[in-house]
Amino acid sequence: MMSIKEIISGIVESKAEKGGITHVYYVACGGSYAAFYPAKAFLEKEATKVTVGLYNSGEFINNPPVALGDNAVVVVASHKGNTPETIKAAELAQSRGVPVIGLTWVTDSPLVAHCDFVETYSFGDGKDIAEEKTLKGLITAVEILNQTEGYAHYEDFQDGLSKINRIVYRAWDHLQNRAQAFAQEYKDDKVIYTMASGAGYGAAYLQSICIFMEMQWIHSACIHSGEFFHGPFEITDANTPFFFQFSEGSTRAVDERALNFLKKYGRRIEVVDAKELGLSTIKPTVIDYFNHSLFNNVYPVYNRALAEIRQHPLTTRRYMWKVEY
Ligand SMILES: N[C@@H]1[C@@H](O)[C@H](O)[C@@H](COP(=O)(O)O)O[C@@H]1O
Repeated sequence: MMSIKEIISGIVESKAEKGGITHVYYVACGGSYAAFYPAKAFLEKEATKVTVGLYNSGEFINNPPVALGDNAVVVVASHKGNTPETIKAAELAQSRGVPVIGLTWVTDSPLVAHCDFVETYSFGDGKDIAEEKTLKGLITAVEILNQTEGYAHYEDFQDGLSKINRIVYRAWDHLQNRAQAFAQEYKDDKVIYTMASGAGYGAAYLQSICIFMEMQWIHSACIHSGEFFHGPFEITDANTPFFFQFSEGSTRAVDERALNFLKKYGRRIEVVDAKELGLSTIKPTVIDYFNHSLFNNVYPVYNRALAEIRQHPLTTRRYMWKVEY
């Protein structure tokens, strides 16, 4: 199988006479959409010429960008490869001659028929964090930047990749007792908000929509820590629970301001802190982009404990995959 580096160099070469790659679109739904958040954040911050878009697949097919053409690349993700709107998004991109890279776990899925390149990833218990969907998505962004404009921190990024697996599994052990206490404390709550900022925001978004809402039927919304002061903070009181993602890197100060307020006027706050969990061994130049992988992979410690104590298995659904939608 071709590496992502090779896939990107093939695409770069094929577009050399048409002006190269200038637009990258990440397109997916739900957890797969959230997994692309670091890639979007990376190109937004680090690129001077290449532009990036992150789209829900349904929005992409109904309102595709005008620049979806000669200088574009589309990266789609679907775990099972059968989400209809994501399949249609890949089909639309191909119909405009845009190369499509598909990240999926099921390699003979309907999505694969509409991808020029297919990339699988590590998944499930014992997975290699550096090889999973989020980081494979991020690697497409890093390779595109490095092979077009150049990326000064490419080696720092590779160093981060070599460290993230160990950091996650150590954090996993570290959080076991705290997750049990969390489950005990919040098992009867009807609402739990999540909060986050920066390149790892997608992990808190995923926790809100895919775990609390989808898998536990607990009301939730993901509040950006910076936006908190522009509306949401009015609901702060001693009873309302917040699941707080305290990032490490550029936007830690944004989180800290919100957390200080919550500590003063709220009471029920579960803080998951990337600094405490050892993310800082990754270089400051690239640390922002590893927050998602850390948080998203330690939240299952909490989620399993919560599902167990509530006797609501994470696989329970009312509508998903059961009715027409
Ligand atoms: N929690 C996610 C959902 O949000 C998503 O709708 C579904 C399909 O996603 P995919 O297209 O990645 O298979 O998978 C998971 O259950």
